[in-house]
Amino acid sequence: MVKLAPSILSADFANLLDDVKKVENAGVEYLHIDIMDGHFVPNISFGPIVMNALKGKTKLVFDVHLMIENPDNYIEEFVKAGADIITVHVETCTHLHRTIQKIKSYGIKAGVSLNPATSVFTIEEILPELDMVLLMSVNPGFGGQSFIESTFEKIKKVRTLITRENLDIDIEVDGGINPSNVKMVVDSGANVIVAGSAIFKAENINERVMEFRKNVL
Ligand SMILES: O=C(CO)[C@H](O)[C@H](O)COP(=O)(O)O
Ligand SMILES: [Fe+2]
Repeated sequence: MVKLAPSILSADFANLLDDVKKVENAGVEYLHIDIMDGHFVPNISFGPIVMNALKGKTKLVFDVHLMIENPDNYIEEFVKAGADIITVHVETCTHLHRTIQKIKSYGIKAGVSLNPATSVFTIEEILPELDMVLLMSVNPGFGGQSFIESTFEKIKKVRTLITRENLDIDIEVDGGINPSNVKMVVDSGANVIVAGSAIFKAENINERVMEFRKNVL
């Protein structure tokens, strides 16, 4: 079963709850929450205050993508703000094993994300500890960028590693996904699909979500 994770980065922040309700009513599973610090990525998004505002108002799983330096310092705050899954970037963690244990100590799921230029072998040793691997299919920092084609091969590599070790780990792919390329992303081995602009910038959000579903089910 493929899960859809609309990224609120492309939502209408003046009417954020309305947009969240639209994707929830359209039947998506996750709400992808992009946290950017202006250091690890060249953009600043928002912090836990926005998550707190949504907490309790939706049943969607809060899938938090931390694009921040020193993520350990903020994990507890994002847990309190309602995070169900926290994903950190391998490029930001000197002691990745410790960071993953810290996330899991709160009883939530832990993921690791890789930039397009980061090798899948950087996570080979930590793989058995993970609930999710998030492969970036754009350079992180902005919504609305084009999908980097080499990601297809990378998804296959991660799926091979997971299968070889007989693990049960989600593969989430993030950046530039739309109804035209989603089937290839899923066929390559992904089972959680992030889409920001393709969903929230659509004229009819419900129809766009159905279009995604039609192409991957
Ligand atoms: O992490 C991200 C960017 O760093 C976003 O989740 C991603 O860009 C989604 O937006 P879009 O679907 O418009 O590419
Ligand atoms: Fe993201």
